[in-house]
Amino acid sequence: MVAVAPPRSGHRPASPATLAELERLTDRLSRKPAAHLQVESLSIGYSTLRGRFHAVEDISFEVPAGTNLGLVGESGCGKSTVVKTLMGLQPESTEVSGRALLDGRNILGLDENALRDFRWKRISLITQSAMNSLDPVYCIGDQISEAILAHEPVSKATAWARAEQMFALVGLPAGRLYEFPHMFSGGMRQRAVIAMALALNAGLLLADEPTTALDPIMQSQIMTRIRGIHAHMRCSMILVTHDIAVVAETCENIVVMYAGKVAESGPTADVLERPLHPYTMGLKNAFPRLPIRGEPRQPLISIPGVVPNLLLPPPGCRFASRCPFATEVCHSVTPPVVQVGVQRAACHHTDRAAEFRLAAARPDTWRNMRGAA
Ligand SMILES: Nc1ncnc2c1ncn2[C@@H]1O[C@H](COP(=O)(O)OP(=O)(O)OP(=O)(O)O)[C@@H](O)[C@H]1O
Repeated sequence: MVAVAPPRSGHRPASPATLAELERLTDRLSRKPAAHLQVESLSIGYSTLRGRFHAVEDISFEVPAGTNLGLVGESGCGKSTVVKTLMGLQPESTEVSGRALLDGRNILGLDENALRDFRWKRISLITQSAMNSLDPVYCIGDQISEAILAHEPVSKATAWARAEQMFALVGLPAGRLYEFPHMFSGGMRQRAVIAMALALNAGLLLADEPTTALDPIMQSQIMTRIRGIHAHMRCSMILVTHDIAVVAETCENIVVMYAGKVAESGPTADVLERPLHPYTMGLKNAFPRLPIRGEPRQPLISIPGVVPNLLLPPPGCRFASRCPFATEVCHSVTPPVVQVGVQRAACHHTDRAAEFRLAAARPDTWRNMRGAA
């Protein structure tokens, strides 16, 4: 890393030349268009000592330019695997097939040089743990400035001034750019990582559980800030989360993943209002809703069982062993992806979704399953 060597104490006001260059940089970056992503038949396998681990299999989805997509599902369903693959951060032994077209260019399988060219500039990442994205031995201002200098022909002073601008956007005082990651609280570190991810106004922001490590108040503050910034910068975003309530507030479209496959996808409002896949129905039940005055409190219903071992994925529908509505065909035949209106679901029984939705809202439906499991 090239240290920018800022003054180590106090905050030095930028010179008129720096301010003029900053204005040109800001203008250039703000004219960058949002990115359009098309993921087609993406499969990702990890080679392990016990064989190929089928972490993601044949998934397709699209993020139209300027929209947000929520990627949800239980732990281990492959959400982070998708994000890391899009960012080119997988170990070399990872087997990847399919295409991910970023503005029409396939970004899978690019070499390090090509990756360096578009990472941070066209696609950037906010990870679950801010500590993993920050280098402990450089001050935060150096790290943000260096990312800017790697892609934009500006002076170090201007890169630093842009970092200050980003800090202001995420609600951090400019003076703290001189500090090291360990001097920040968890919430502040997460804001710093968001500032870094936004510094080059990348067309596509990948936010992988950006608030998981934080307390509920900080989670809500950071999500509000991400939403505000997103509206301001008009980029596209993939938001990975367990929390479908956050997706409902933030994302136009949703992809529900289960055991490495897409169970259901479509506009968030439609999918959450009228889910077609029993897994989406189960996920909805497992999330708390604030009680509405005069209405009985909704019980939380968990889905019995666990995600299957993807070293040897089961035949048929991967959710069948946990699905209260599964029939024989579900255990033996891979379900086709069925389009119903604006939604798509991989289920043999989408024609019975209305009946399933009523049954899925009753705790007994899942409790009886637990007995059977
Ligand atoms: N490098 C690796 N080698 C082998 N298996 C891996 C590797 N990385 C991830 N996995 C496995 O792939 C599966 C999917 O993991 P992934 O982190 O993508 O899931 P996730 O849905 O993002 O879960 P979480 O919400 O807990 O982050 C998991 O079972 C995980 O153990």
